Amino acid sequence: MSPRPTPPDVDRVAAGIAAVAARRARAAVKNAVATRERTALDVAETGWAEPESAEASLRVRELLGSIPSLGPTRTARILDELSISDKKRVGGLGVRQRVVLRDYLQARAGGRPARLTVLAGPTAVGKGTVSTYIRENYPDVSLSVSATTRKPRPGEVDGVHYYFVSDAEFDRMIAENEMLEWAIVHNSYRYGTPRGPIDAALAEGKRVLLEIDLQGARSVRAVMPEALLVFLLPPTWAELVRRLTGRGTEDAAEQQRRLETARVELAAQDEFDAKVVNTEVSEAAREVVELMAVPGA
Ligand SMILES: Nc1ncnc2c1ncn2[C@@H]1O[C@H](COP(=O)(O)OP(=O)(O)OP(=O)(O)O)[C@@H](O)[C@H]1O
Ligand SMILES: Nc1nc2c(ncn2[C@@H]2O[C@H](COP(=O)(O)O)[C@@H](O)[C@H]2O)c(=O)[nH]1
Repeated sequence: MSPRPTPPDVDRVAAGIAAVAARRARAAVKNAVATRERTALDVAETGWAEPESAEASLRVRELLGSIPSLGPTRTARILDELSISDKKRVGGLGVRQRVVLRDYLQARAGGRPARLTVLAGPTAVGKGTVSTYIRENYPDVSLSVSATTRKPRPGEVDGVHYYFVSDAEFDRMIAENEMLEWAIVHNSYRYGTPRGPIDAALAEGKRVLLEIDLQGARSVRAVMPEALLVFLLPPTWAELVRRLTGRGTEDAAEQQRRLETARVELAAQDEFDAKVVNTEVSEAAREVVELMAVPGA
């Protein structure tokens, strides 16, 4: 049996494994160039420059067991909470397991866990539908309510689906630094994420979900690199078109514009940490919430 690392080593190993886990969760969905950039970024962020191979062969049980104050019983309970098998090696973790392990280790190390999750994806893939399902069925997840300059659709409620604001009010929110991010979406209206409610929810330890477009996701990554970026995919392109036309909320010209944007957005899916296919709403929602989970933190 290998000797237990001394406490300073444990911190380093934990930080390193967190970095490796985060990097692998992202690397699983990245192209080669982006992976190299992200890897370099992780090394820069954490100071961890060792190759992954040594840690990859470590059992997760051994990693957790090497942390002072985590005896075998607590280690077993944590593995159970994280839904990671007793025999699992770090290198054999799935995407969701890597994310929850990263969050757990970051939380223990006193870092900020990835409580902020961005859900993005092409028009009509079902982001709003999945987010609504999460709001109604997972009350412990806080949904950010965006501000927009577009007019409400039938059934949309101010303060629930969006804050419907004038151009002047949107200008004011930008000028007073009230937006975490904002963008002109589909070349038409402005949409933005009010910063205050998110800061408040995160300060209370809540998990926060942002349903925003690709530009917004990139902006959030720039200012909050610890955020988890999830890309929602349609089962097929034909189904995406069917959902957009079936929703019937845009005229033919606007549908065409949105489908052009959708092709660009789909091409960017590999920038995201995880992908979820929205075939069935409840299942897609469950997958998103599982990716957000921060057990024990
Ligand atoms: N899993 C699903 N199966 C079948 N239909 C779905 C599914 N998810 C969403 N839809 C339908 O697809 C349409 C588009 O969904 P929704 O408005 O939630 O998309 P969106 O991604 O928020 O779009 P946008 O970005 O344009 O606002 C709606 O009519 C919705 O009922
Ligand atoms: N960058 C941001 N994009 C946002 C935000 N809120 C919503 N959105 C995106 O806008 C489009 C269009 O939405 P719709 O309700 O008019 O169909 C969609 O892709 C949303 O994800 C935001 O705060 N920032």
